[in-house]
Amino acid sequence: MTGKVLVIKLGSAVITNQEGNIDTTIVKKVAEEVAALSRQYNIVLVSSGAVASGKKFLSAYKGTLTERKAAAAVGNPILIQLYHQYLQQEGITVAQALCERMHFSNRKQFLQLKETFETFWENKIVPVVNENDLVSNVEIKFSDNDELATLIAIGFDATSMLLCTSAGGLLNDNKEVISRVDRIDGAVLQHVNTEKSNVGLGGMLSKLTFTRLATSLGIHVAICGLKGERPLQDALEGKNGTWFEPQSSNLRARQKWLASGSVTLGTIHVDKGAAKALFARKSLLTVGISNTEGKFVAGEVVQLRDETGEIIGVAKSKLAAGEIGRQLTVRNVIAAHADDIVLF
Ligand SMILES: N[C@@H](CCC(=O)OP(=O)(O)O)C(=O)O
Repeated sequence: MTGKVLVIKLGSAVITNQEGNIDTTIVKKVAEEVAALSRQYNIVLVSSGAVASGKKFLSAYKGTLTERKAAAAVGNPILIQLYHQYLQQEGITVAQALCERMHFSNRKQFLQLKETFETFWENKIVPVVNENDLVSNVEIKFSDNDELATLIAIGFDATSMLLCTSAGGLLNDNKEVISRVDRIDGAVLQHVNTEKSNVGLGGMLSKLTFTRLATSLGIHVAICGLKGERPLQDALEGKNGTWFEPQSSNLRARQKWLASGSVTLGTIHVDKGAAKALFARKSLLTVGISNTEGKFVAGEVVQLRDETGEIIGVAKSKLAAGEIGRQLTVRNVIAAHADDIVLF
């Protein structure tokens, strides 16, 4: 085992059939490929499909937030039971990991998650991850499982991330899969179909947003379908879906974890002088902060935006949002230490 990490994310639409039930032929195929790939990689399977699996148990389901939570709570055990059944046939045990945002934004909790996953891999156990939909509310939830998969890929320093979707890849205007993208820029974003499947949360825009973040941190990403004999292995070889070239990145693991904060909810806006100082590797002082957005606590990772609103980096804030507000009018203190800042 090389210790290389592979994150495979399965969207709701790609693993459900027309009736909205989990398609067991897909689960079986994924199980066979995961077994083959686990000889080369430490695998994390991020699977949506809990809401799709559970909603038929709620009478008059309309998809309200609370109904989705209830459906997810019913659906998650159904989903994990299927993964258990089909992966066990391949000699692989599964573990369920229901995650929340704080497991990533809090360094201590994240390191515990990492250690537990390492224990799984040492024991040939594949973690099947989903959001803990039951308790996550609007403020603390992941935007979707594309985000959750990306946070795992960045935090675990994955080599590759496969985002499996019913669209089969990024499509051009003729609805053909674009086979390779070297860099996600405005021209690429033009191809984005903003429609979402009626069972999932994410969509192509979300996939591209998180793909851009992952590739900028050196992770290879493929957006792919699950058609053919060995779709996951083909995607890893650039023969299925859209291959997104990783950019070169020399950030260390901790800095990558910090960088994953660019998808957190809190933001600090800095003025021109502070932006200049940050690029000269200086700490962020409260005097250089124009304002903050969102609630964040001391020790949480936040986005840094310049005067034009562009994200220039991320930082682990030494102060809570409210404290920064108070300090702005009182005295000049360090809001984030230079070692806790990653600039893009
Ligand atoms: N946690 C939800 C999935 C939400 C989600 O991100 O769905 P999708 O866009 O299909 O990956 C569930 O299991 O149904």
